[in-house]
Amino acid sequence: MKTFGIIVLPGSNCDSDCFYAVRDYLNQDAQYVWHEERNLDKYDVLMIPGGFSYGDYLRPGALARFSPAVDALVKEAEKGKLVVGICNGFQVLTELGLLPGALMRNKNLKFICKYVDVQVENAHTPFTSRLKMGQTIKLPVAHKDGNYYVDEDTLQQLKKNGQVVLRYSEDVNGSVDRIAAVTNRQGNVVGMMPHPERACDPLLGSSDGMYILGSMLDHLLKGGF
Ligand SMILES: NC(=O)CC[C@H](N)C(=O)O
Repeated sequence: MKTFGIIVLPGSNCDSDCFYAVRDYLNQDAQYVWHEERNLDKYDVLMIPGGFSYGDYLRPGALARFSPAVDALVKEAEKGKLVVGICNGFQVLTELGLLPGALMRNKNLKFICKYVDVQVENAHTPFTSRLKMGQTIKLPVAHKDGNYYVDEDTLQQLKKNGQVVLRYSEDVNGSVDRIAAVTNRQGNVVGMMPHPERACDPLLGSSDGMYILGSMLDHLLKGGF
């Protein structure tokens, strides 16, 4: 049994989705981690869920860095622990500098909430090992600031290092190179705008999110990298 710590920031709203996906569909131990928590040692994986942490004030994700739990998460990430940031979690990870780039306002300046097709650009990561290169999966998005930006040099580095994990099949929000998910250079931290935790049951329109959660579990069960 692996323990997934789900960071609850003021304004998180996908923490319960993560909790139920991990507990009821992945059959693992899911635990909420209050944002004042300072020791995250006991968790095998840390998740930063979607939402509007700190009201999206300043910039989405920007204020989360002042929370003790996020501070502790950075230390765990640096030790090589798996960290996944979904939507607002992705925004937090870029604001922290754990992931390159930034998430800007969607190209159409609107909140976008729909299912999208994404293609697997790297199947050799702890988050995508149950998928095949080039495979298309269906996941929901729900954001107003999902327009991923990196400069040209960084984009070339990301591609060369296999850090681009998922790409939208069609342009959704204006993201550079249609990027939907990236990892850090070490490969233990991922940020993604689509929500795998909201796609764990065919009744909800897709269960493709289980590929992502299941890949993480496989990685933990085989003992890491
Ligand atoms: N679902 C979410 O996490 C929303 C993310 C973010 N606050 C946005 O609207 O861009």
